[in-house]
Amino acid sequence: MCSGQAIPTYGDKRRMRIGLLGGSFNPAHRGHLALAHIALRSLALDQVWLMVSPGNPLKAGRDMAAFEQRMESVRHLVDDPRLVVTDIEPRLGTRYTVDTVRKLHRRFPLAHFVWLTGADGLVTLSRWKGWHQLVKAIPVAVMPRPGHNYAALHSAAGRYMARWRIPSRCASLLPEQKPPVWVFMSGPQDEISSTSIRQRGHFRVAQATPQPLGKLFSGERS
Ligand SMILES: Nc1ncnc2c1ncn2[C@@H]1O[C@H](COP(=O)(O)OP(=O)(O)OP(=O)(O)O)[C@@H](O)[C@H]1O
Ligand SMILES: O=C(O)c1ccc[n+]([C@@H]2O[C@H](COP(=O)([O-])O)[C@@H](O)[C@H]2O)c1
Repeated sequence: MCSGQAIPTYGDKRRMRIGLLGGSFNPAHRGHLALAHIALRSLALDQVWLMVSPGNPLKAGRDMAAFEQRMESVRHLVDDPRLVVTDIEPRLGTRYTVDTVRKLHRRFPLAHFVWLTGADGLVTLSRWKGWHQLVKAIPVAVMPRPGHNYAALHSAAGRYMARWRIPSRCASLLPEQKPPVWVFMSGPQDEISSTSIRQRGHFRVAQATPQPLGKLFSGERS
């Protein structure tokens, strides 16, 4: 049972529960869709925002498609009105997740946000800007991914966060938990990756012109 656990909560269960699935989506694929649907169900979310990154700070731009092409590939993928494709990072003028989450909390103070990632995200997390602050700012849900699960649990971030892990049977409580808190979700695993799709030549990367963040989106910025 989850009820026996002394997990602090914010106490307001009526606020929107939103999963943030940040990604390069170069291109989007069924693994992203499965992650989003499993998160909707197991975390009892109202929405998942598929947040297309203007450029992962850890990935070189060489075979990275233009932002609009990646947005389009996500739009083609989604099959449910609860999955929201968004260019909010360029809108906010952010690239690093810790900055994005800080601004989203400020802009949407009534939302319960959860950071969604595949297990490979946990492996690299200790190289992200301000990752200690990030895991203290937002609950995290990790989706198992073939070849990455052992490494995730034994990574620097996995070991650091071990004390705040809740069992997967308690996943539906995660969005209301006060971070740091995280869950390793359970669900079917899929080998698919954007890399394998590009390698098979199933996604032609249109030449991306390097753009300053503000140029990606001409609307309001905070
Ligand atoms: N097959 C999958 N299973 C679980 N999580 C996945 C899967 N594919 C992608 N994800 C997760 O979705 C998010 C966005 O992933 P991303 O757009 O980088 O796709 P990718 O397939 O990992 O790309 P690439 O192969 O180019 O590195 C990340 O958190 C990643 O861990
Ligand atoms: O903030 C960082 O330092 C950071 C470093 C690497 C990746 N991220 C984020 O992790 C998400 C997944 O990235 P990717 O390229 O693996 O799909 C995406 O939202 C990136 O912006 C963030």
